[in-house]
Amino acid sequence: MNETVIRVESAAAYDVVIGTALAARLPDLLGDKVQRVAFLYAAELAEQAEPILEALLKHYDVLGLGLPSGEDQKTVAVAADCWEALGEKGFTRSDAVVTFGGGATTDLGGFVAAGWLRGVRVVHIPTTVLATVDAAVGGKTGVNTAAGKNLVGAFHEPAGVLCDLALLGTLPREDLVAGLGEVVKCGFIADPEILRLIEATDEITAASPVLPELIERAIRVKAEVVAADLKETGGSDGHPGRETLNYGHTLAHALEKHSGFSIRHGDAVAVGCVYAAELARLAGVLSDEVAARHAPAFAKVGLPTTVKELGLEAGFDDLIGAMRVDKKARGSVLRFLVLHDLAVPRILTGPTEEQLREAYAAVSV
Ligand SMILES: NC(=O)c1ccc[n+]([C@@H]2O[C@H](COP(=O)([O-])OP(=O)(O)OC[C@H]3O[C@@H](n4cnc5c(N)ncnc54)[C@H](O)[C@@H]3O)[C@@H](O)[C@H]2O)c1
Ligand SMILES: O=C(O)C(=O)C[C@@H](O)[C@H](O)[C@H](O)COP(=O)(O)O
Ligand SMILES: [Zn+2]
Repeated sequence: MNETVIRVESAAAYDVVIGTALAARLPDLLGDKVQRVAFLYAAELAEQAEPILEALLKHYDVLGLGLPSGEDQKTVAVAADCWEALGEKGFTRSDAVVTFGGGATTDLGGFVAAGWLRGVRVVHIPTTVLATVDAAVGGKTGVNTAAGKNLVGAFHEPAGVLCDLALLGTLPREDLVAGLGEVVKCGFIADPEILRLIEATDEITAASPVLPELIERAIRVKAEVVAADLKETGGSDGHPGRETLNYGHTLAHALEKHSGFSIRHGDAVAVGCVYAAELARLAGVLSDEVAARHAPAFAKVGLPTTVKELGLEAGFDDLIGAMRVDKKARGSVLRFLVLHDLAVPRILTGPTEEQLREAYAAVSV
């Protein structure tokens, strides 16, 4: 496969390189000042990480740190252990972090890089669809706390992202499908061609010819949005800026917290988007037709569209507290990313409790 490079045109512009067997590209992205590299990888992916480790060892003094699985690594305690390890090795500002894993690893590793000496270079090597199209790009890093998802973190852009699509070959089906949740989200918020491609494809696997195009389209959506509004301070002409990428996440993060962070993020996002569409319909800002397109689009790729399908027992009252600590909220006022049409994202400020409950009834069956 040829290499595709998507440039993220933020202040510190960087490349997202998509292809296969990309390990040799690491020194280009890390730059020529780096001497030591902390290689933070999901421990269960030690075998897949081997070629990257070998490539790093050719050029750098490498500190390998295997991390706990999935959301278990997104804690302040795991970040603190990494910082202690960097301290023991005397990591300086000319050293760097390389992450290898899913979105949990790029979030944790990015946070470690953001915190160490107030920021050292980081290159992400995403190994899930979700991390490839979303988590590795854009510089949001962070960990969870008892009160909710990603409540501690920092904006810290990578020096580059290497997306080796061959790595997706070992991804369990459930994780591949979960990653498509963020891809379908991109279809609704910005690129309806994604929806058309999905509606025209029967089953998407790691080998599907349509997958690279879907991945590339979703990365382009993310790259464009974060380049325009890196720190989520807002867009212009009514466009919500980076908050657009948070479509479906107000309910999704509350569901994840309620599950003890045991459900897949992409699955929760699918249900969250169906909820946001119903809320927008009830608020009178979205047509019945576009709202009704949501559940079938997510279901088409095998995603859940109701709380029951997520395997959760959760009433509205179990979730509203966590929704209130959503980063889009201001004081006691909830703000939702909604659509006014396909690819027309807007903020809905202060929906009524009746609307919030009624929309929840539609997804809690
Ligand atoms: N920073 C952002 O902008 C952003 C965007 C979206 C999501 N996220 C975060 O990303 C996380 C979800 O990421 P995820 O869906 O990638 O989950 P994940 O990182 O938890 O990975 C899912 C599972 O797949 C395993 N795995 C990863 N790659 C594999 C491979 N190639 N083969 C076999 N197994 C593999 C992992 O070890 C893990 O057990 C959430 O914490 C979410 O909040 C962040
Ligand atoms: O990059 C963003 O901005 C997003 O909102 C992308 C989301 O898919 C992602 O899950 C992000 O981590 C959520 O951010 P948060 O600020 O709500 O924690
Ligand atoms: Zn997300």
